[in-house]
Amino acid sequence: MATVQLVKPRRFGDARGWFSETYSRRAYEALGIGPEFVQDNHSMSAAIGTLRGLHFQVPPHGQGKLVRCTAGAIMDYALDIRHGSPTYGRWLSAELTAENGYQLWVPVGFAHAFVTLAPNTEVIYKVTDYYAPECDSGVRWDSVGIEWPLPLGGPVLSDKDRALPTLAELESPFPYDGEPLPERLA
Ligand SMILES: Cc1cn([C@H]2C[C@H](O)[C@@H](COP(=O)(O)OP(=O)(O)O[C@H]3O[C@H](C)C(=O)[C@H](O)[C@H]3O)O2)c(=O)[nH]c1=O
Repeated sequence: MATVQLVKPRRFGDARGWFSETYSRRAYEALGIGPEFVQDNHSMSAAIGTLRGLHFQVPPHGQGKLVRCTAGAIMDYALDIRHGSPTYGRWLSAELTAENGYQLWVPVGFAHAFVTLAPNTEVIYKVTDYYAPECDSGVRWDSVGIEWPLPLGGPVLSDKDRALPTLAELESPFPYDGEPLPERLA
């Protein structure tokens, strides 16, 4: 069973600053997150309004993603694309910032995207399968009804993302696992 989760790791502050465990297999496995992560990713986006996504890898290399922001801030999104899901096409979002240290768990069966809310924003995320370019896929950012927090000039997009198919054109390869998307993140 997979569902989108917001994790708020504890920070232990003292006069020097703070310490936080940003991942622990036993703690996260108990939450149903992972359990097996095989690759860490790190991206930097210079401009506010950089929008990366909505991406996913199709089977057999679907990826669960544990996402956090280590510099700047993002609005992070998980879109339900499991065919037969009663919440198909619905999404949940969370503001992940270097300041709050929050993490979003995006299971297989969900498309992932973020838009940056600050310059020079860095995002680090663990994934449960390796990069498989032949399985790289996605849906276009403006085809899902998300009201993105964008600057007046609109998003900064890659050519690849600009050319993604719409959600309506997607024939989802992901089966529904019986767990609808919650109304909101806990
Ligand atoms: C994802 C990935 C990319 N690359 C190479 C391929 C390209 O030469 C370059 C940039 O790739 P891309 O434009 O796909 O990067 P993003 O637009 O940041 O895509 C990612 O951002 C969204 C938010 C996601 O959820 C995915 O993890 C991922 O699709 O890195 C790799 O070598 N390994 C990888 O795992």
